[in-house]
Amino acid sequence: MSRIAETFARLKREGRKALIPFLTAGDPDLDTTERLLHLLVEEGADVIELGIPFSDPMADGPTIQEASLRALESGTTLAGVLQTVERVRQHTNTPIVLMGYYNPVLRFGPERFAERAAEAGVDGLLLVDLPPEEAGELQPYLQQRQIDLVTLLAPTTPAERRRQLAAGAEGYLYYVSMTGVTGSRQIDPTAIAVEVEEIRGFSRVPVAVGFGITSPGDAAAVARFADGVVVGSALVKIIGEHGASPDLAEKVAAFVRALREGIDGV
Ligand SMILES: O=P(O)(O)OC[C@@H](O)[C@@H](O)c1c[nH]c2ccccc12
Repeated sequence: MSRIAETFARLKREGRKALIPFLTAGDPDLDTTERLLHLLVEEGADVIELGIPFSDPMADGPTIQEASLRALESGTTLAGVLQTVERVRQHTNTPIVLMGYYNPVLRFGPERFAERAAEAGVDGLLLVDLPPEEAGELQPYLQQRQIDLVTLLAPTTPAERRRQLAAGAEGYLYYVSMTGVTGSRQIDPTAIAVEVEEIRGFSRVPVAVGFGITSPGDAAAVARFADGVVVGSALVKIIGEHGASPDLAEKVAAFVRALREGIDGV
């Protein structure tokens, strides 16, 4: 069983939901990311989504765009991100899903990427701009190495297509709570619940929800019906505000702990 499947299976036995924080690798630099990854694990992250910085992150709002910029400015490369994962993997079994856009992976070389990602201990990959139909030059290499390719479903994804995507899903399905970019408007948990319950009805894999979840209260509301809760921009914002300051770790820890308590209180 993969680390992702194992994690969700354990949570299910415990009657708990997954906390899935997102942060951009290299924001503000990779040493900080390495420290923060350890911190996320200590504070109870179940899966970590780690963003590969990219110059044209079209699905991202200003908060994550700026994080990407900071990371690129500090010289972050995909090779460097993989090295960071490899180091963190010496100390933890928490699944790490790399998240980003296809271009950096394509430039790295799909086969070489899959090889290095597996060596480093990457568990999953989520590429925003790579529809499953176009994943043919990458997916076989990932499958050989048991790296899950996570699929996104959006409110605008037609019913038929949702079933089709769910049938081929690996790791978990990521339901995008709203159209638009990351870090946007307030979520409407009641509306999202209807969609997620339907998807869970036909999905072979757990369903996580992300986009617009910014507080422990939001996280708790979503944890009532989803298998996992993704929080990105709200965390990245804290890193943006305190990135260079000595209280960064404390601020991040307090926020993640509050999310954990929110989710576990459900
Ligand atoms: O930032 P938000 O609104 O909390 O949403 C999660 C999100 O950041 C993370 O999963 C993510 C970052 N970049 C993305 C691009 C597409 C889909 C998802 C993402």
